[in-house]
Amino acid sequence: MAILVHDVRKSFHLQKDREIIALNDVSLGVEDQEFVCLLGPSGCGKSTLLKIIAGLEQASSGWVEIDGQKITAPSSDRAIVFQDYALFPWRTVVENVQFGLDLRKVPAKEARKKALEYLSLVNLCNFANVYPHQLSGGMKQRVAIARALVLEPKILLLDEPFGALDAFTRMQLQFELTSICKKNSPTVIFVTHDIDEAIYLGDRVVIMTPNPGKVNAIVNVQLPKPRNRTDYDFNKIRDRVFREFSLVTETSLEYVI
Ligand SMILES: Nc1ncnc2c1ncn2[C@@H]1O[C@H](COP(=O)(O)OP(=O)(O)OP(=O)(O)O)[C@@H](O)[C@H]1O
Repeated sequence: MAILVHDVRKSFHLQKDREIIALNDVSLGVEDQEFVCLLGPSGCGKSTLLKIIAGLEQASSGWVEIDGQKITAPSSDRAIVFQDYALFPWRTVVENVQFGLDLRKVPAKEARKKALEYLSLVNLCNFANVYPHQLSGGMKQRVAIARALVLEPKILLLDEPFGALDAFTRMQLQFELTSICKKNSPTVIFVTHDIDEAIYLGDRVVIMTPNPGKVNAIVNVQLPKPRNRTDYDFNKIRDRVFREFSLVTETSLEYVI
């Protein structure tokens, strides 16, 4: 599904006279089945933009449309995954994944079968009957992703889903997400403040800057997936992104001993 963000502005009133402009006239087009990363430092409005696309927040002005329809509320076409997993502790892993299907009144046997199918996609079928507290952070995030994917959403919205994980688990899940998206082909918007993660995952990286939150640049990443972080071309794109943030890369530092 194609997404169009049209001149979206979002302000929050903090106190009587204090207003924060979280997003200032943001426009963005996302193609059907495209994987777009929103990259930027804390406070540049990434989560706010994602919530507006999800229909969880309303823009102060401007609008978002999906396949030509303006968004006014959440929909099961759009699944969202947050950093904190938000699993139900009293439900087993498979019951967590099944949750949205239960709400849709899918017959229990069919819902369980489908939930197990998606658990196997995230390599967790051996943990179907345990409870979330018995899982590691990476495993919990896999459950959260399976719970979103089982609904077969056309659009997958991810808000720093790997932010709380260690570097190794994070890289493993980035690899798994790439292969899942290859199979299921949803349109994905992925929020991160990790430059490598954005370049590894995204077809395009949307660079946002704060005060007020806006789109500063868009970088195309036309490298085959799964990507190799040590590739020359990967590093060239990393350099480009670093420059967009006015950061100095390690290769351009000079050392004097
Ligand atoms: N509900 C709210 N009420 C008031 N201000 C808010 C609210 N939500 C967001 N903001 C403000 O809007 C700005 C953008 O916040 P947002 O969470 O979208 O940024 P972000 O880029 O996702 O940051 P982070 O990477 O830290 O999550 C911030 O200044 C934040 O304080």
